[in-house]
Amino acid sequence: MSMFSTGILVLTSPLHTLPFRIAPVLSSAAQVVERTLYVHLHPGLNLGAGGHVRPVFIPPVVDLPGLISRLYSNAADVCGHLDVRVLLTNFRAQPVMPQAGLDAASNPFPSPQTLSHSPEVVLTDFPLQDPGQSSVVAQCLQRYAGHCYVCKPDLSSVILHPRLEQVKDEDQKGRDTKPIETYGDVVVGGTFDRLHGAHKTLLNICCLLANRRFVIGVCDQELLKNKVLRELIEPFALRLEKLQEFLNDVKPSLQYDMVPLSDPFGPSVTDPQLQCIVVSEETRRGGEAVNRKRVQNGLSELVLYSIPLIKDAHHTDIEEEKISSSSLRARLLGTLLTSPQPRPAFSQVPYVIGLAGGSGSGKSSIAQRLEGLGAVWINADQIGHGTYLPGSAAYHKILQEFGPDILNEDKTIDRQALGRKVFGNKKRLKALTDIVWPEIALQVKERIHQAKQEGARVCVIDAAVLLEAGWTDMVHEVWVTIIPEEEAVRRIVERDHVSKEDALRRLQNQWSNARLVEHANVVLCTLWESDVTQRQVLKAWNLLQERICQKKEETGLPS
Ligand SMILES: CC(=O)SCCNC(=O)CCNC(=O)[C@H](O)C(C)(C)COP(=O)(O)OP(=O)(O)OC[C@H]1O[C@@H](n2cnc3c(N)ncnc32)[C@H](O)[C@@H]1OP(=O)(O)O
Repeated sequence: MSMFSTGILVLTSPLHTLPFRIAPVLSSAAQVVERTLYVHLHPGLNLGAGGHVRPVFIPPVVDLPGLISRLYSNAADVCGHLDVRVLLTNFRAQPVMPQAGLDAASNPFPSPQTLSHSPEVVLTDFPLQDPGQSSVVAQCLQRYAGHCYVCKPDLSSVILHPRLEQVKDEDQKGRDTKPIETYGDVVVGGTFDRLHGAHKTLLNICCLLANRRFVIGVCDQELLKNKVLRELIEPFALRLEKLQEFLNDVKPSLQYDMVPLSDPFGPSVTDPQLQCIVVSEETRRGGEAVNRKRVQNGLSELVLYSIPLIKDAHHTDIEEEKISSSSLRARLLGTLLTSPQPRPAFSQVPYVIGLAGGSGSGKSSIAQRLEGLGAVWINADQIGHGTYLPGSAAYHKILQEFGPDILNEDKTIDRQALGRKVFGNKKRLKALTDIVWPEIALQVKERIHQAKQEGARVCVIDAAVLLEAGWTDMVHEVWVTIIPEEEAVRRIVERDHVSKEDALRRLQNQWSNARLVEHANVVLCTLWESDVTQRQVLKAWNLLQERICQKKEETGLPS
């Protein structure tokens, strides 16, 4: 079957049956669509009668948020690679004002809505009565989709035949078909990093509850400080752009106000027009705190609308049970975040990884594990130490530059004493690295050459300040290890028996984690148990082997 990048799934099953059917329907849709799957709900739509079928407004009922949540959680389970978006333009709670005009009163799509990705295929769960009906249904479906949304010319149609369970009467018990209470202005807050099913559920429900305006507080700066792997959080502008795109698709009629949040409250405690705040089970107490502040500020309390957390069926032992952005960030570790610069003039064998990372970030433990998997480990720190041996060229230059008080009694250089002179003093550190870096670089290149002679396929240059030294032209890819500063300080103090202040001074001479990540092709983190690090390294190594093989196929080199 052909694959399409973007599709729109028109669900015609009655709403109460969907929770039991949505998983097989989504997994059949995922056989046809590979990137974005829009979901349009029109329960009871009869596509088998021929002629024109029109969209109508559907009143949102109390059951609907649960259904939306189920839909996104099933999507995460059965088609996690798809960007699923539930569209709500045809849901409306309030009666329409007579002055809005007859068409607007009864037709949710007076003109077709433009989506951020135009559908190339329309799919449906409509049950065919007999196979002969399929061309009538397909035509009707295409016309219906084209009436509602701007689709690609030559829109294809697919009638899905998932294996569906029969819905028994007792499955319908507890259904709540009362209309949902809606509000003029609704507010929500969050980081919204790498929009996932739980974010989308929250945003969809807010869109359902809001009639006029939806205020979204987006965490920035201070509020991100304590987040796990915060260096991998998408930039603020990108998070905003993705939110805007999603919301414009879901319900373009709403006014969206996106506000950077630098404290946990933002406009929720000052905006008099707000009526409702949407929270999760986890953030309910935050919602209650908002209301206390509003009362102090002389404002009315907000209705707290709480949604359940969505479970992540694929969570690992170090991840949270709920779908969370931190788990998604953890899954990025070891993967290729940005493609390396092509280096056509640079020999492909051995493939050279530059492994950089702040002091105490576990770089050497990663390099050692890579060595265990078959890489040649080139330890630049160790090579650097070798350049200090009495009689070497660097030894004399260092003595001239720093004077005899950095010598031990046996005339060898006391590296700790030298370290005290240079860490914390940028000028002095530069004087040292101007002497030793060219010497270390030369020896690293010799080791790579030697590894090549010995038939090595991968070399890892373990060099703390590889990026600061501008050694990227010596490597095919840059991998970096990151660790929160507090943990780095703790490790340095314990390992090198230096004071906390000295450890901090050392770190201040190095690039921040965020800056390292900006220049990294692959990021690794040794914050957790040793087997977690090993799994990360294995993942990075296996993906690297795939890239190397792919490059060989492209260039026609023997593997
Ligand atoms: C481009 C490269 O990365 S080459 C490898 C790094 N070496 C250099 O840059 C040479 C200059 N540095 C040195 O010669 C030594 O670090 C000295 C003499 C200053 C101190 O020596 P020692 O006390 O034995 O410490 P050691 O060499 O183990 O370095 C301690 C930490 O300082 C950090 N460090 C080393 N050099 C630098 C530097 N130029 N700038 C900032 N931090 C540095 C390292 O991250 C290392 O921590 P890590 O092992 O957890 O990564």
